[in-house]
Amino acid sequence: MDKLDSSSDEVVMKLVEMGFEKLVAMEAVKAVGNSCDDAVEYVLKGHHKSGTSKINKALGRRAMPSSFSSGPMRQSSLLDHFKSVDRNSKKGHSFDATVADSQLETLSDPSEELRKSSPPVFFESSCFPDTQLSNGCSEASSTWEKRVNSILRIRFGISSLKSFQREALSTWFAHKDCLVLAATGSGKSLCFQIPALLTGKVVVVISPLISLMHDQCLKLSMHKISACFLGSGQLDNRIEQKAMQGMYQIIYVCPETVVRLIKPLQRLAQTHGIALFAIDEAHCVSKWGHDFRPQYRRLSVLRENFCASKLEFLEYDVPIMALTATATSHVQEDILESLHLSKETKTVLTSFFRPNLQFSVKHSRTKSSASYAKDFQNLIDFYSEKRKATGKKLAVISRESEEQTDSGYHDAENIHETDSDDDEEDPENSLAKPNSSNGKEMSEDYLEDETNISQRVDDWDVACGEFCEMSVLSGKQIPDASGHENSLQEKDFEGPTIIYVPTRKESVNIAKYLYGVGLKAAAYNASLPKKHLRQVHQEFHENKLQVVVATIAFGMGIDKKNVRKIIHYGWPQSLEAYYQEAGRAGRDGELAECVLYANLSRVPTLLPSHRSKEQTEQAYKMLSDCFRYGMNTSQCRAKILVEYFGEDFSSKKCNLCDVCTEGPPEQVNVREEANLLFQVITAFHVENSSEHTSYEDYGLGNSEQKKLSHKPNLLFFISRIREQSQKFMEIDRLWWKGLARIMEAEGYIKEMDNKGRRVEIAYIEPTEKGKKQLDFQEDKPLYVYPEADMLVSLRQRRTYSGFSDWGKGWADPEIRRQRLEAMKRPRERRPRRERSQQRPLKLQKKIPWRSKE
Ligand SMILES: Nc1ncnc2c1ncn2[C@@H]1O[C@H](COP(=O)(O)OP(=O)(O)OP(=O)(O)O)[C@@H](O)[C@H]1O
Ligand SMILES: [Mg+2]
Repeated sequence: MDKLDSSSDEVVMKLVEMGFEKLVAMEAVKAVGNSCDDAVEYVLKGHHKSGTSKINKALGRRAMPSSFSSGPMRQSSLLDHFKSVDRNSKKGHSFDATVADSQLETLSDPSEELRKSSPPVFFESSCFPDTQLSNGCSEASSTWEKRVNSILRIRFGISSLKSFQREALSTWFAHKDCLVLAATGSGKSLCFQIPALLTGKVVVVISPLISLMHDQCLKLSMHKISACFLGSGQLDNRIEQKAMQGMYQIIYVCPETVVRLIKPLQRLAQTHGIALFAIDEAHCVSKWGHDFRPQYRRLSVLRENFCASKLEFLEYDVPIMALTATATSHVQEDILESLHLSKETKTVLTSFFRPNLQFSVKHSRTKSSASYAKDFQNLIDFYSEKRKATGKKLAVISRESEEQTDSGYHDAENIHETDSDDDEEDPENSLAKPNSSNGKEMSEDYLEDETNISQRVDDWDVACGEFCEMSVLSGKQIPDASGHENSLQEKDFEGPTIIYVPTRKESVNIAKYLYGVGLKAAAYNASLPKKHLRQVHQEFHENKLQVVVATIAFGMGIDKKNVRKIIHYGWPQSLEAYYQEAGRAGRDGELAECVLYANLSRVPTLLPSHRSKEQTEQAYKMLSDCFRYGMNTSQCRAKILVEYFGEDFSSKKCNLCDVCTEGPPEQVNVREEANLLFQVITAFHVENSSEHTSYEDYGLGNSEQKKLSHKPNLLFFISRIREQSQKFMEIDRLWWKGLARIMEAEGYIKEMDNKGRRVEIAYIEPTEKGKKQLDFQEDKPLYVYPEADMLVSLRQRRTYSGFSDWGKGWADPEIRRQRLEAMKRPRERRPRRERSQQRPLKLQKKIPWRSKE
């Protein structure tokens, strides 16, 4: 590529700062000169205003007639354009040519051109009665399908519509609102892109991420479709003006901006027509979803302001199409209600099932390089083999991220210090603890911003930029950082892996680890420099990276076909988020793996965020469902996932996941243990039904302590069982926890008001069902599949003399005094030691009043 002069360099840099890929920016500057605005327009529209003919010629495009009308115009039926199209085709013009040409129109001066331009071909009366199309069985519908298919072939290189796309489009044709629920990677975007191409009217797409809009615009421009994005991420004010004059076929806009633009959009509907409002990632509307954005709730203004009863020039309401891949039934209802969609809204539901995704769950402490070495060995071996064939590694971690990495490593060692399983046996923890946790014990600095639900949408600017797949570059030799040619071709490179981690710190730690062992790995989280993030995106798409270690910032909108493996390293916060991120894999339809590594012996914790009480309860429920997915050992994982979204998978299974392929574990009879646990719980509740019973009766507290804790939790019951029966001394608490969960799922016990950050069953009460079935000495076997934590406990069998002694120790007045003293003291964070002073891990496990296990 020719070298650009210094002012050109500045423009290129500015474009790169705005998020454009450097090669594209350089090409634009070369084509249009040093005007930043022109360059942006060149990239987004695919051509430049002053040099249209030259550029079009260079790009092999035709000169196009104007399709923009001047005066106000009645928005007629969405089908109206077909009449003219039909007429055109009878005259020998193909529909595609007519519409395609009109849509590639570029105007030098919008106002002038608007005055001059002739009426567009699509504002004529319909040749297809609506009823025919609504019925979806007419000759007309097959005609429009043929046209759509031809557009698909020419514009997108796709042979035909999928049935859900056809259904969504028929609903749009019938002027009805529509909720599209379809799996990740199924092709929802086409449902709202096609209406713009069919009618020539504008489609307005509401999207949560500026960078996602940006990416879709770039992709559309590659398909020669003009599009723009509006929002605070858009630095050029003129784009908004032009968009409101109908100069782009598709307008991507964030919810705040669309609310602000209601009036101009009404004018646009009058002058040019708006074919559709599409609300992408519509689960963001719902408080019950995993990614709630308050601004999305304000989108009900669309239905209110773009209906025929309000705007007299409209014959029909402008249809609204809401689309998502991750909405439970509850969320679906909330979307319909919150958006005030019409009563006749059609829900287009396809299976959420992704038959090529192979799900599995593995136990791992997911901390420290020892875990990394064990867990990533296969990955390292796999890519190392590939590397032998493909040459050098890249310097993919920028200087800035290196600096962060160093401190990250330092902190990683402190995780060891507190990351002992013994934490959960802490006596303070085994007694009921009020929901005192506000999350401050986790370093919020290292948490991804995206977990903060109160964040404004525009803060997401660089959080999830997805650059277009560089089709122009694929297959070319791409020089690496050292200037050598890097020859990672498709044949050598089966596809990259994305590792999702809960915190930024871990993204850097793991990336550095993998890079250190020779993989082409990079970290991606919102705090890293924009330049680094863009580089990661670009190299990921160019198949120059083997592994991206990312937070949720690299989730929504990543549409790269050959991602072969998604690893979640640590508990995700919900199954929605998990499925959304897993959905980045196998978008080419080929087999891809989705592995969740989680510490099955520790319950997951809600990451700190600003939540209302209601939201905390919801977040707790979602995390709890995720935990149960991980604990499951007997049901097909794909079935759990799709049924979570309300789909009936009945007797089906995926035959790919670890449960389907390895089979469930052997069932065990837990009758005796279940009876015993139930009886201990019931006994406590009966005794405690009197207001006067206090913890002191159990030797467990005084009035001070009662303030701290109101009721004993599961660990207390376990210690009671151990005290009472030698026989059960050997059983690990993990096993009991698993059993309690099974009993709760069966309805024998129920969880009380524990809505802390740990999603464990802590406070329990017996149920009527339990009383009927467990509260007596019943011999009938009670067979269950042991859950994952129960199996882990069997693998790491320990003796529990320690717990027993601890339980009994309460009888000794001196021991009791010391323990209560210790409990009264606020738990202070231990000052961080210098690395050199840190004690070996083993010693730190010791808890003063507990004998070493
Ligand atoms: N009818 C079709 N036939 C073949 N491929 C298609 C079809 N429709 C869309 N695709 C392709 O499917 C891929 C994924 O499309 P898209 O990004 O729209 O998915 P999505 O449903 O929006 O996924 P997500 O929920 O992850 O955002 C694209 O690369 C697109 O080209
Ligand atoms: Mg999408």
